[in-house]
Amino acid sequence: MKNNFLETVKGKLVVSCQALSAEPLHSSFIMSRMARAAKQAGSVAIRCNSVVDIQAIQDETNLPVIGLNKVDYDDSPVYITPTMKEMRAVASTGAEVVACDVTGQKRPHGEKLADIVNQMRQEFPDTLLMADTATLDNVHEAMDLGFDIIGTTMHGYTSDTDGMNIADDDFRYLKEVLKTADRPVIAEGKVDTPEKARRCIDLGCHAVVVGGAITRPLEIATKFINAVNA
Ligand SMILES: CC(=O)N[C@H](C=O)[C@@H](O)[C@H](O)[C@H](O)COP(=O)(O)O
Repeated sequence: MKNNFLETVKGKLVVSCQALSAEPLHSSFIMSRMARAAKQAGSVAIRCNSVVDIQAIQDETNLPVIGLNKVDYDDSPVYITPTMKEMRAVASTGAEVVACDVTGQKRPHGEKLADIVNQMRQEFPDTLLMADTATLDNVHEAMDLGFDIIGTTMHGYTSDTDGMNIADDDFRYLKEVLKTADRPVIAEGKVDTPEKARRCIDLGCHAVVVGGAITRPLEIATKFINAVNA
């Protein structure tokens, strides 16, 4: 099977459709309709969480997906597709890309990322692997391990990067990532306006993922409420 994901998304927007169990839109059906709306608008791929959501979105849209599986474990802060079990489950859906945390933090059960990558290459040789990184060190680790795609997903979401925003100082961090990476970079995380999404592409990102600003109405409504009530 030829995996055309990178060609399909080049220079394009990917919409992330995710709602965790504590969120108001938590439902595979609703996520599939979010994905339908994204497709109608022109999104060429969808990023989505959990096997059931991935399957519902594949059935609804027939678009390629970046799949992940968020799971919390007691012995690790890593939650995006943290172990081989989740990696295998996501890849088994036929997701074109499997995304996982690459933040240098200890994984559940002491699993090693290098072992996970090796195992994935053996079991799913056509599946692309996306590294959800937070720092330039993480970008180097992802490249050393042979990840196919570098994502900025976790920048601003780890103890090292808490409070940071990809758009700070005209995307200074993203520019560093682009200089460092020798493979496709997908900008992701807090890209919350069309202008910022466009800027990511103009700076040289392979693609850009936007989630909450499109598919999380609680987040969107809160911004409006806060502005009006200020
Ligand atoms: C940090 C983390 O867990 N990020 C998750 C990764 O899949 C999602 O919750 C985000 O919505 C996604 O990365 C898109 O980002 P934004 O919603 O900011 O456009």
